[in-house]
Amino acid sequence: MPGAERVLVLDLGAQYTLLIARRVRELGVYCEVLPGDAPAQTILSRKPQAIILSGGPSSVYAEDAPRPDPAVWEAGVPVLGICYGMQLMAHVLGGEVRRGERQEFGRAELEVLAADDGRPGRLFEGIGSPGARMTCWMSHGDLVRRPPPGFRTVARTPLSPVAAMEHGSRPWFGVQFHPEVAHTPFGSELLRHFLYDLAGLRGGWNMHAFVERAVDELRRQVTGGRAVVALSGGVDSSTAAVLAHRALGDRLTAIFVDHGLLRRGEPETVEREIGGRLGVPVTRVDARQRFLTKLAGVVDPEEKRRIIGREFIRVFEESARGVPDVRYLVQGTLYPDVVESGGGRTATIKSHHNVGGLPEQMQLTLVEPFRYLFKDEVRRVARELGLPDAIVHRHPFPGPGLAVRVVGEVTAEALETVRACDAIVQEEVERAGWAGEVWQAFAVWTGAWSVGVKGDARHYGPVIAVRCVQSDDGMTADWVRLPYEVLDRISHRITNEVPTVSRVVYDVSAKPPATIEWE
Ligand SMILES: Nc1ncnc2c1ncn2[C@@H]1O[C@H](COP(=O)(O)OP(=O)(O)OP(=O)(O)O)[C@@H](O)[C@H]1O
Ligand SMILES: O=c1[nH]c(=O)c2[nH+]cn([C@@H]3O[C@H](COP(=O)(O)O)[C@@H](O)[C@H]3O)c2[nH]1
Ligand SMILES: NC(=O)CC[C@H](N)C(=O)O
Ligand SMILES: [Mg+2]
Repeated sequence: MPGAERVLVLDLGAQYTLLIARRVRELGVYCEVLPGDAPAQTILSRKPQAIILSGGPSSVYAEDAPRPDPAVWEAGVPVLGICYGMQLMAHVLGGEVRRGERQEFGRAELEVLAADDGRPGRLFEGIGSPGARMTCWMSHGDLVRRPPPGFRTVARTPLSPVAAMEHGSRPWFGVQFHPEVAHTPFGSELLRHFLYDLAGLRGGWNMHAFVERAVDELRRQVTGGRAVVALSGGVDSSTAAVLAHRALGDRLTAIFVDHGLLRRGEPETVEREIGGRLGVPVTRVDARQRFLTKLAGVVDPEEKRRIIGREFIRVFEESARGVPDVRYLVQGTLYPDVVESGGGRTATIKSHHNVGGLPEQMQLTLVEPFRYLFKDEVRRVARELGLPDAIVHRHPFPGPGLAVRVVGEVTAEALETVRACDAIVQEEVERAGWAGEVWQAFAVWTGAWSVGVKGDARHYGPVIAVRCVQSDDGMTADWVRLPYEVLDRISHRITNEVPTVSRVVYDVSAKPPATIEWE
């Protein structure tokens, strides 16, 4: 099958892991990112044809430095270490890594070196002859002083005596610079050379190949019994539903949970417009009372997320009992949900309800076909599967819904208010023609109260924030410079149509340091 190959990127905490994965996929090879401390069994079960070790902030000689499972070396596949990845390769295979006298950031001139026999190293074959000088991009403070036994140095820069190294006979390569960034002009070429010439891959992967392979994997995973797909109407779960339907046919039922934390009109839209267009039977479960009771009195954001994650699963389990022999739960989980929930070594930013918020004991086996993808890639899968534009371009809406847009306790008053304000934000952003430019636009119950004057009387009421952000994958975001007239209309309508609100503010924070949602 074309594109049946798979490359793994082990994430050792780099800022650019995402970019490495993306470059590999752009080069026509399917690629998955795994946490740097993934156990041997996980690494080997993915059957990779090559492994890339990412960069990272640690120093290899530090006590808590991330160190991938030795399976990496024993898997018998080509390995490319980038920056920290190369330093790690040097360190664990018997070379020497030290703090450099000077750090090397940004542009550097790389000189390709001749090996003992005067020929260029395999890594630079076809890219640069010995003596060639090329621009590369660096970001490190440590350096490899001495490559491990059996390795030779194949490039250097003025500050890095070992800027690239390779084993004399085994397919192990390391580069101190970053081939994945656009500032290394020959970087893509080097990655192509690694994948195609050194690792012998054949490529041919694209979204079409992804779909074929995902359908195949779903059929293998869901062996006996039936599956339910958790459908929110968002692009991830709608796409997961169509994909799973293609794989499992009538062994699949979709469950849409109305937890009382949805936007105005959403239950109806999902059931009628989205459910109807996916070709999958949708069961709507009314769990409003249940979620709101469980959330009463809870103010801690992580506690709220855990309660929601647990209730979601319990509702799926209970609804599944109505369908004979359900054993699997398909979810539209993406890689960023996993990363932010503290997958691997990254810090827990927030526990996404579908990952970090899951209960420990679950009766259904999770199936997550997009666990290694980013949102823009899922949108391409959606297009490949022929989903309508209205779904492909839908703004993301978090599973915990308005609960994470109400700071503090989720009360009926706060929910009703934020829902009414949200509807105004949606309408005005849409009407002004900005919806297509925007990743998400919404209102937040800030929990702050302020004094106003309405109808000549003092008015003490809640402060509502409006947030509107642009992003490609939700990992970073910037606030949208909406025209003042649009902001003015939103503010005017909110303070007039939602009488309790005393004040409207616009959130001008980027991510990082803020996150998109307030909780
Ligand atoms: N109300 C809901 N009912 C059923 N499943 C849900 C609901 N909300 C979220 N989920 C499940 O949780 C997963 C993660 O939610 P998330 O919001 O990240 O994805 P999405 O809703 O499918 O897409 P989007 O990110 O565009 O909103 C969904 O893919 C879906 O499987
Ligand atoms: O399904 C979800 N379950 C969650 O628990 C969750 N938390 C945040 N989000 C969405 O993820 C993106 C990044 O959000 P943050 O910048 O707030 O972390 C944004 O698009 C958020 O809307 C969630 N989606
Ligand atoms: N970007 C990196 O991978 C840096 C590696 C290591 N932390 C150093 O400073 O050298
Ligand atoms: Mg959603």
